[in-house]
Amino acid sequence: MANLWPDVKEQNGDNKKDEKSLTGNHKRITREERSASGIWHQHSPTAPPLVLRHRRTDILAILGWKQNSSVFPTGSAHLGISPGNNIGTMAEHLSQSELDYPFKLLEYFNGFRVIFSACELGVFDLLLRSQEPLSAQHVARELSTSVDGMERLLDALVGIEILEVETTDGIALYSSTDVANLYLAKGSGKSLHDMIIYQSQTIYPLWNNMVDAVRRKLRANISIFIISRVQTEVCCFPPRREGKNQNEKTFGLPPEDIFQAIYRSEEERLKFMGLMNSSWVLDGHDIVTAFSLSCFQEIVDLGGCTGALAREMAKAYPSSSVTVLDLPQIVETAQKHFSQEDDTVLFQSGDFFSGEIPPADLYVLARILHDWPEEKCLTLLRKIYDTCKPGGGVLLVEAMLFENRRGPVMAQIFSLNMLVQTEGRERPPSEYIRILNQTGFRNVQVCRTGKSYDAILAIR
Ligand SMILES: C[S@@+](CC[C@H](N)C(=O)[O-])C[C@H]1O[C@@H](n2cnc3c(N)ncnc32)[C@H](O)[C@@H]1O
Repeated sequence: MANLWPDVKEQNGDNKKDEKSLTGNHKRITREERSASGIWHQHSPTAPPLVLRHRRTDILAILGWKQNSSVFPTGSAHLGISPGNNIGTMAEHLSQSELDYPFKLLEYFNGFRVIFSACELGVFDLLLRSQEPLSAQHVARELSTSVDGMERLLDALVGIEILEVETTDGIALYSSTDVANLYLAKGSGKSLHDMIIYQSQTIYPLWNNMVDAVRRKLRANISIFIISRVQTEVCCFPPRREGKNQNEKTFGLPPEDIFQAIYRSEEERLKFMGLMNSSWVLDGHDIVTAFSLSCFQEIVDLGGCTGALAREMAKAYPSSSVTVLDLPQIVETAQKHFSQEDDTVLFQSGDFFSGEIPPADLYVLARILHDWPEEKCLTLLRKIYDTCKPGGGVLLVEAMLFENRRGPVMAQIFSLNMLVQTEGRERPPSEYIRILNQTGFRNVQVCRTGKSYDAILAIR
């Protein structure tokens, strides 16, 4: 149990997860080993300037790809190159697997899209329903696709080890792996299907404009008007914020109202809510049990969306009352499409910025602060502090970055999602602790769950 930040109790230890993410297949190299072997970190003041760093297992981790040690053997992850080296000398330092790296990258470039396309077409659902392996022709007929296209897609899925194939009498018959049945088919309790659809249809179009989101919009700030041959006027506008969401360029929607863009149609609203709902299938129990919350009688999940996390909360703490507060159209859709028979969770419509928030012992903010810039986070936390009963608290649930900036890669990628879609960002625990302290909360405790999302509990 490592102390991550002064005056913070860390339950699971940041270092443990950091170590796991850092090392992957690689051996972790100590500072002493590094200096003895001439291998250096990029930010070391005495390091040679050019450093090659490989984080291959992280790419695989995003995809949930099987790690294949013959393709990614253990070995040196950091290679120090002296300033005078040219590319030829650099290559001499590389192992065969490192020289093969570009070819592996070429596979990853489109590997995700292979899975996304198969999900969208319903390939995994069909193979799960079918009791026997199917030919490409059969799959194409059932899913109304071309045989040739389907055959190529199925073969690529075999290549990335998501499907299996057997050839009998010259006919290739395809079947699902357990991984595909569990995580990629729609019906499974652990299905990532809704996440994949959202990723494919909404996040990827936004990511197409990632370069613009990252780029500083300098060109837009300066306009030159040629008034006459002798007179040219240069107008400078105030510099625009560096990087911004891409809702306008991608969907033609104003960047200021992020949820108007996210909920731009009934179909999009349902897709987003499906995405939110499915995350807690994987992480929900770990989050609600990260701290013992049984002392909090009235729990309000602000921006609780479909109520998926609130339901986990109600299951873990049956003597507490759990209420979800969200925007009116979301509450309506949640009750229509996501309610469950034995639901004990209550729903309340409201706006946590412009309206009142109900009194409670514990407020949950799950994936809320990452949508907003710091000023808005402070506004919301101050409002919660003022309404919260003394001894009550706030539970933040976010994908938290490591303080040393080296991961987790999932949180780093989520932060880019926030860049293209929202006004917010992912943050390390120290930033959440600072804003919690700034708004008056004390006894801040951080729990790294080791899953996608982590928790911070703070008491008023
Ligand atoms: C990123 S989602 C997180 C949903 C949920 N907490 C979870 O983790 O699954 C943000 C949620 O905040 C809600 N929201 C956004 N602005 C809001 C506002 N002003 N008042 C209430 N809810 C709001 C959205 O409708 C959405 O459900």
